[in-house]
Amino acid sequence: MALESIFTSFPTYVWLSLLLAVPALTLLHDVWLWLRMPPGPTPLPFVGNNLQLPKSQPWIQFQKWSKVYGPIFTVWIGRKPTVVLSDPVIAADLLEKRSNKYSSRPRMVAMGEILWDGASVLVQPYGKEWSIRRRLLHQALTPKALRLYKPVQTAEASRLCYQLLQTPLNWEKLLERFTSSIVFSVAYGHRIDSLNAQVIRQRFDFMHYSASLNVPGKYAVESFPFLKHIPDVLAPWKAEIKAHGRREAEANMALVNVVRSDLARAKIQGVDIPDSLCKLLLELREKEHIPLSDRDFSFIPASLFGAGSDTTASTLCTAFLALVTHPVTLRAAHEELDAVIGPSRTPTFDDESRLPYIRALVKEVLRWRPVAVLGGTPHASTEEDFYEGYYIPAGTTILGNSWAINLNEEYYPNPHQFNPTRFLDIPAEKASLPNLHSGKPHPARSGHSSFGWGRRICPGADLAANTLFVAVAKILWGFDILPIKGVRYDTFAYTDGFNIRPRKFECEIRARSEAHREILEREQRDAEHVLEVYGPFVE
Ligand code: HEM
Repeated sequence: MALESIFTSFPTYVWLSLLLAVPALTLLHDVWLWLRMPPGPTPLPFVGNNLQLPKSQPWIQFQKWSKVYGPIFTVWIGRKPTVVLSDPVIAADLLEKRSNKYSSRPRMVAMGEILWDGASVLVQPYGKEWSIRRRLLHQALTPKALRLYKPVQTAEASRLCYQLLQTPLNWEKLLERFTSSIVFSVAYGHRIDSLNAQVIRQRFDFMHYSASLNVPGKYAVESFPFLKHIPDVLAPWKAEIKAHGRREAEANMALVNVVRSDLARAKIQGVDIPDSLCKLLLELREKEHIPLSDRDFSFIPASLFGAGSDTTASTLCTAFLALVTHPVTLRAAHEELDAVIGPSRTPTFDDESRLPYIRALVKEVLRWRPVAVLGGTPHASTEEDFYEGYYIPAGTTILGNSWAINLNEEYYPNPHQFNPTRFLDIPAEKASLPNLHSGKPHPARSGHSSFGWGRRICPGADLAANTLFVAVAKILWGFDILPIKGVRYDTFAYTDGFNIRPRKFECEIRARSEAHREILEREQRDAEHVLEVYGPFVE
């Protein structure tokens, strides 16, 4: 039967009813889901809560909604439900205890599939491909491997202190160089002496480009994934994303090749090269089959920069803001450092167990203003589930709102007060005891949720914690970090985006005494010897 006669064989009212039936059934389906899922702000048909979502800092609005609808609520992004968690116990119940159901990522077509072609561990769906990459990362970040990175972290922290003596006003850039250099030394065994190094400029370009793809509504392919199959000639937007992806992959492979030639040269000359994650993985690849192409392999060490450099630098910026606005904590830190370390050297990792206040201060920085403010990258469920009587369908996006979780007054009374003593007297094995301020016990050993949850928890958490410890301990040993008279500090003035950082502010950073300055200068000279072996990536 010709198509035309199919159309004409039914009266118009049949076609009209069909035309109305599709949206009506879709709506019925959504309402049925809405009634069974955790409550939340009332969504509009097809539009969801889009009109109620703020353009910036959504975590603040999410926190307000948690007070109205409870610690687990649903917001609808168009027709897609997102469950937002604001309580650490609920986050642990779902994302950790039921991690077999909640360890995937929502589909990110432009970024994860077109740009990176599934190579990045960060946005990969839960499954075999993800676990191959994750296992490799773990092998290069075991406690034993982390010990290998401590000398360069210590030396870089000494260099940071020296640079703070020279150009204290430039502190934010110095922190960025510091964390970039650690991440590159750990990833590839090469340090960064300047943020102008081409390799760094390139990494920032890659980061900004990938972030620009992740803007809701920018690409229709996110709502209609079949569009990714349109041939490149008919889809210039897609060709452009792929070209960026090729450039990034080439740059990643070039970095692995640097380490390959370092290894080859070392073999010929019979010398050692610095231990790095890339070196460990290349050596592993010699011994066992790793089912990844060169391209996919090269994304593993490369993931360290995107995930680990800016996050750690921003956390240090928050530490400075906290110290400037809570001077009592600076005094307490100085007291501990003076008593335990004394005046003739700076602290090292060997002192960590004897510096409980500094350790607590680092945890409190991570809690107080969590850099990955919406829990980093969202989780997604792969099976349907019921929690406290609510239905959560497979494919739901789950957001752990770290802002609301870390500032939940039931767990952290007076949550905006920066107070490291919350984390004192909680030995690791007894972390479930109520904290000093009688908040409810937090389910995580660390006492906060800033590194995420379950199978997707940040694999670089211990590496980052080590960097933060050694930097904070050395800086506080040597410096006063003080507010500038007349300046009003706003502890809520933070940037927008997935990772947050305090908006630019000034503070006074000065050596505590001439004697402290001399020690810092002396230790910088020692650090240079350690850093020598980590050849720099030149500008
Ligand atoms: C203060 C510093 C850091 C913070 C606050 C942080 C936080 C986070 C968070 C919240 C997540 C998402 C966890 C989840 O989905 O439940 C994450 C994932 C990740 N982080 Fe970190 N991170 C930091 C530093 C690092 C470092 C130094 C590395 C380098 C090894 C790193 C590598 C990663 C990777 C590869 C993922 C993706 C894991 C996956 O999807 O399986 N991060 N991070």
